[in-house]
Amino acid sequence: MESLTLSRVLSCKISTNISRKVCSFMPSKQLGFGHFLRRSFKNVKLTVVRSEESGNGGGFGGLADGSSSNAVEEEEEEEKKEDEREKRGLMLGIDREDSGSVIGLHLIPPSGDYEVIDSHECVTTDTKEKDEEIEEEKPQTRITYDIVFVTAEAAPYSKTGGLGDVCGSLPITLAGRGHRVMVVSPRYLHGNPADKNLAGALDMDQRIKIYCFGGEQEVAFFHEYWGGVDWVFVDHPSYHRPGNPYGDCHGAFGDNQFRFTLLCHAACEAPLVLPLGGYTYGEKCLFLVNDWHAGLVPVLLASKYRPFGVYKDARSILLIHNLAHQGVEPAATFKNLGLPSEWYGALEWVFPTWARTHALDTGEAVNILKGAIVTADRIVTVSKGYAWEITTVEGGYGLHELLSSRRSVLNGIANGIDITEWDPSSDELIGFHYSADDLSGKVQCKTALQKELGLPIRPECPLIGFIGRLDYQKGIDLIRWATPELMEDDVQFIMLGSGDPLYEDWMRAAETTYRDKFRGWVGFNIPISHRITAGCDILLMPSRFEPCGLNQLYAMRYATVPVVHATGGLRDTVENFNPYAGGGNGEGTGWTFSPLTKENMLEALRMAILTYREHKSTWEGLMRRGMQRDLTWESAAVQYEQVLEWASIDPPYIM
Ligand SMILES: Nc1ncnc2c1ncn2[C@@H]1O[C@H](COP(=O)(O)OP(=O)(O)O[C@H]2O[C@H](CO)[C@@H](O)[C@H](O)[C@H]2O)[C@@H](O)[C@H]1O
Repeated sequence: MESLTLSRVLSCKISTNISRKVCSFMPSKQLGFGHFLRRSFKNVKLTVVRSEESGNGGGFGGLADGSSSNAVEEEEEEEKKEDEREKRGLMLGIDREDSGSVIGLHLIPPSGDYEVIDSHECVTTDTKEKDEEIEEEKPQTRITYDIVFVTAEAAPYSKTGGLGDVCGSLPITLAGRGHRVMVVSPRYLHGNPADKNLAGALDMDQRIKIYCFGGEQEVAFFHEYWGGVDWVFVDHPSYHRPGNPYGDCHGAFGDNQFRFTLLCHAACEAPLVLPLGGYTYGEKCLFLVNDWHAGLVPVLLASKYRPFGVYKDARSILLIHNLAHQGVEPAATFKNLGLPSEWYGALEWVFPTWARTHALDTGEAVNILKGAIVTADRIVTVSKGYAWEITTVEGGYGLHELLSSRRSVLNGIANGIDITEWDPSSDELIGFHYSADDLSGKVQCKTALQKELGLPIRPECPLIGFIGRLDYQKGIDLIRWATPELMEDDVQFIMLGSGDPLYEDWMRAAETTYRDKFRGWVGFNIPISHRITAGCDILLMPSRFEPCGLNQLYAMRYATVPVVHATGGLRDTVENFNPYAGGGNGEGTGWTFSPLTKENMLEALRMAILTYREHKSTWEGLMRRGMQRDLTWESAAVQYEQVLEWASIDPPYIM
C-alpha cells in the first residue's frame, strides 16, 4: 500500500476522522477530488491506497470483479480488505494509466454498500439545500487534470472585457469539479484603486530568468489561492504603468509583444518551479492558452521544451476569444521571442499585397496567434457558430485556410456566466431585486436608472441599452447612423462604453442633441453596467461579429430582452421570437436580425418596442424564458472536460 499524506495531495488541512456513513457513495456519483473534499470532507483523515490493491486499477476498482476464476477466495480477500478499510476510515485510490502514470485519485468507500448517503451531513444546514440542487444536475467529472490557464486578464484581478470574465470564472468552475487549476496572468499595477484587487497575492520569493529580446529578464511570481484556484501573477516592471493591460489614452503600448512574450515564458516555467500548496503542478499538465497574448505557450512547448524531454506529457489547448487580434509584428522581431531560429516558419506571416503600406514593403511579419494555431494540440472557440465562421473567408481574418486545415481539432463551446455575480435576486450593485417569480423589482430598477442618469422618469417608456467597447466589432457605427431615426420614436436609449474617441465624442454630443432621450456614459464602469442590464427593457447588440458575447447572456438573466445581429455566439444563444409557436404563447428569448443593415436593426428594434408596448403578457413570456435559460458555466465545463480528455489522448504536436 502506498500511503500519501494529504498535504502532498491538496493544500488543505485534514485532521479528524469521519464516520463511514458520510463517506459512502456510488461510483457513478464520483466527484472530482478537490471539489468533493472542499465540500464535504474538511475534517477527514484520508489514506491513499494503490488502485492495484483495490483490484482493477481505476474507478472503484476491487469492489466487485466477477471475472475471477476463484470467486470464493476473492470474496474472502475482499472482506478482509473491507474490514481493513473500515478500521482505517475513508481511503483514496490512485488511478493509473497503462504506463503507470498517476492520472487521478478516487475515494474508496469503507463498506461494500454503494448506496449514496448524503455527504452533506457534515456541512452546515444553510448551504445544504443549495448544494443538493447543484449536485442533482451536475454531470460528474470522469478524470481530473492539472490545468494551467494563461491569460492577459482574469476578473476580478484585471478585466477590460469578456476575456477577463471567462478567465475569472471558468477556472473556478473547473476547480469546483475536482481539477487542480492555476491561472497565470501579469501582475498589473496601474497606480489606481483597482490595484487593491491584487493585495491578497503574495510574493512567492521565486525569481526566474527569461532570455528574450536580446537580454535577460528577471520575473517574480505572486500567488493567491482563492475559489479553489491558484492565481499566479507574473511580476515585471513592464506591467507597472498607468492605463489598462494593453494601452492607455495614447493607444496600445508599443512593447506589448515584449510584455506578453514574458508572460508566456514565465507561464511555461510556473508549473515546473512553483510549489503551490506544497508541490508543483509538474510536467503533466494541460495548458489552456487564451488569445494571442498567451499564444507563444504552445510554440514554446513544441520548440523549447519537448525536444529536451520536458513537457512530453503536457498538451496545449488554444482558446480563441477574438480572432481579430493576432499579435502581428514585423518579421525582424522574431529573434526577440526566445525561440529557436528554425521555428520561424510556425509564426511566418505575409500580408497580401493590398495590405502593404508602400512599394518596398514585403509584407513579412510574425503572427503569434498563427503560431499558436499551428502548434496547439486542440483549438476551442467560444461558440459553435464562431468555430464555423473562422473557417470562412469572411470570418477567418486571413487564417481561415489554416483553421480549416485544423478542423478536426477545432470545437466551439459557448461561454457561461458567473450566476452569483450576475443574479438579479441578490445583486448588490442594483437597488431592487427581482426574479422570474416576482418581476416587480425590475421596473423599480428602471426608474432608479432613469433617475440616476437624469432621464425623465417614465416607467412605461421603452428603455434600450448598449454596453460594450466602442469598436468596429460591436457595430457602433451602425448605432450612430441609426440613432436619429430611433430617436423619432418615443423611447429612451442609454449607452455605456469606451474605446474609439470618435464614438466617445459622438456619445457626448448625442446627449446634448437628445436631452430627454439619450444618455452616453463614456468609460468602464462595472456597477453602472449592472444597473443598465437590470434597468433596461431591451439590450441592443448589433455586433459585426461576436465570438460569443456575454452581455446578451447577462441581459437574459436580468429579464432584459436582447435584440442582436444573428452572428457567432449571438445567433447560438439568443432564440429568435416566434409569436406563433408554443400554442400561440410564443417562443424565443429575443430578436435576431440579419443581414447587418441599419434597416434590419431598426425593424427588429421596432418589433421589440411594439411587443413591449402592446403585448404585455407576450413580453413577460420573453423575459421569463430568458431568465430560465441555463447560462451556468457547468454545462460549458463538461464540454471543456471532453476536450481536455481528447487532448490528453492524442499525441502532442511535434514539428
Ligand atoms: N464600458 C464598460 N463598463 C463596464 N463593463 C463593460 C464595459 N464594456 C464592456 N464591459 C463588460 O465587458 C464584458 C464584455 O464582454 P463581451 O463578451 O461582450 O465582449 P468582448 O468583445 O470584450 O469579449 C471577447 O471575448 C468574450 C469572451 O470569450 C466573447 O464573449 C466575445 O464575443 C469576444 O469578443 C462584459 O462583461 C461587459 O459587461
